Amino acid sequence: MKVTEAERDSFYKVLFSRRDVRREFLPTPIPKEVLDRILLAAHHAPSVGFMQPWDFVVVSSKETKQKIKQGFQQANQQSADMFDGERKEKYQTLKLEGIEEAPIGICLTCDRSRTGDIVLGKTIKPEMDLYSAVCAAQNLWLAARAENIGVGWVSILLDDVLRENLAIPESLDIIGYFCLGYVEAFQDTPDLERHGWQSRREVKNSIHFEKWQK
Ligand SMILES: Cc1cc2c(cc1C)N(C[C@H](O)[C@H](O)[C@H](O)COP(=O)(O)O)c1[nH]c(=O)[nH]c(=O)c1N2
Repeated sequence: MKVTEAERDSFYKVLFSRRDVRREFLPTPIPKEVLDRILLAAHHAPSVGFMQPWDFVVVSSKETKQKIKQGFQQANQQSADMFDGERKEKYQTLKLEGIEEAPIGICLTCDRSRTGDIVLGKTIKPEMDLYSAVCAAQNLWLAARAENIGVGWVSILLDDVLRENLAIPESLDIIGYFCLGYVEAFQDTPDLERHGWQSRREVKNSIHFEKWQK
């Protein structure tokens, strides 16, 4: 099956217009069939040895979101204190989550023991299962964008907060917490760039041929 030019362009449109969303969430519910499509897309990510080590814990209760938000607030204060001076002041102005505004939260986990101890492709680099779960995160993010749904990854959270509130067993690693919802608009530029925190590097600075070029 070949991808047509129009389909290619649609794919790149989705890819380049994907944003990390924190502030623009609308309360509009996400229909079940839409969420199902997004999770199916995530589930079709590549994985080492075809382990498919991920699970998705879907959060919709207001009370649970409130508790996770409290966890974020504590972690965010602790994080702000790690920066100094102007950087700290700037940090404190950034909105870094939309936990309560987003109709759906998803906690992505990784079962590192799924399919046994010795896994094809993970024999030399054991962390490959974690990377596989992150591939599912990216699929989820892009599929959501194709559905006009914004996603925000919130990593300023202690694992224990998610474990406690979502009953996630110690046997699973926590990869991330994602906020999902329809949005008023997708910004052209990442939030961190718009707010003067960090800009996009030139792609040419990241492409090297055979030997590292300074
Ligand atoms: C692993 C990981 C973890 C986080 C993020 C991303 C990733 C990949 N990002 C989003 C991040 O800031 C964002 O992707 C970049 O700023 C680039 O912007 P766009 O995603 O292109 O909009 C993110 N954003 C945020 O507001 N709070 C957070 O805790 C995190 N955590």
